[in-house]
Amino acid sequence: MTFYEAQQQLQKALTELYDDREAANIADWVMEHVTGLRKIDRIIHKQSPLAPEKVNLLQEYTRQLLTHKPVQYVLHEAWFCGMPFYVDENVLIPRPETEELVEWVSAIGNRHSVDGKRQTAETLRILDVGTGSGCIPVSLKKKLPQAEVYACDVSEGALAVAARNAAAQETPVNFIKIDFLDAGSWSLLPEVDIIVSNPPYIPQSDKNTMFQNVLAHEPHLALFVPDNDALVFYDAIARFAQSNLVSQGCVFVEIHEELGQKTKELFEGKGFYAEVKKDFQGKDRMVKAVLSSQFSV
Ligand SMILES: C[S@@+](CC[C@H](N)C(=O)[O-])C[C@H]1O[C@@H](n2cnc3c(N)ncnc32)[C@H](O)[C@@H]1O
Repeated sequence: MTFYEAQQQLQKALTELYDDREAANIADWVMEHVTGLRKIDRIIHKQSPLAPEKVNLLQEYTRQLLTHKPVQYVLHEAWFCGMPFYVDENVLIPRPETEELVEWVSAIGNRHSVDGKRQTAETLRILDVGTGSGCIPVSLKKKLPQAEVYACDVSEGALAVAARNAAAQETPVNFIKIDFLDAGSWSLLPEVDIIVSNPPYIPQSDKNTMFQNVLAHEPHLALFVPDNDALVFYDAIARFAQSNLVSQGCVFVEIHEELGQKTKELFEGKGFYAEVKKDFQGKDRMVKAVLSSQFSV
């Protein structure tokens, strides 16, 4: 079988589940993974035969993809902020919206490091709550190399993946295993300048409106809030921030698109000035909060 035939066969099989464009994108990604060649090189070598072991690998990937398993879990690869991250079913697949959260944090982090108003980059401390694959702390450490970065999660499996990604990118991150909803465990966390989080925010009641492949493969611990309380993590983060955020520190959180106003009000009710930011699709997606008494950021 030639490269060209292999790609055509895979793409055709994928149209059972995906529209033509998505099938073509996934087939390209898988073929690049299997052959190690970029699209342009595969086009040049399109009549080259695919080695038998690669044909077998491709068949195995196709079998998994046709169960509706996300391609990122099949290839154990997701791209975030221009870097490849190892992913498996212990962690949420990083989303493009979260890249925007990282951009927002790093813009503030950079400003603080240059304007000398308060913390310098040497001492900037950042904590990521619910780190999953580690995509947020690893990307922030790349963008703000002088920062000290901490990340926590309740899942052993997620922390193992995050540590693997931090090692692969050579970005030292301090990982801490805690249940963040248990205030008694906050003593394990440092005082920080920036708290960032993309916590679980989907109520169980949203289950029937979600894509089946998300429900079947992504960890429910990462998606759903306990007791149907969509704001439970923001409430905990706000309380933690009241005691563990340095003067003029900032909180940045990703939110459910329908809960921008409610999340803002939650922070305001706890003495913060809060602002909602939209994502690239124009949906409410992030909130920044600063203790009102210290508002100058
Ligand atoms: C929505 S995922 C976000 C993962 C990653 N930060 C990202 O943006 O791709 C939420 C993460 O919170 C973790 N988590 C869930 N409950 C938690 C808890 N009680 N304490 C700490 N982490 C928790 C999950 O294991 C999961 O990794």
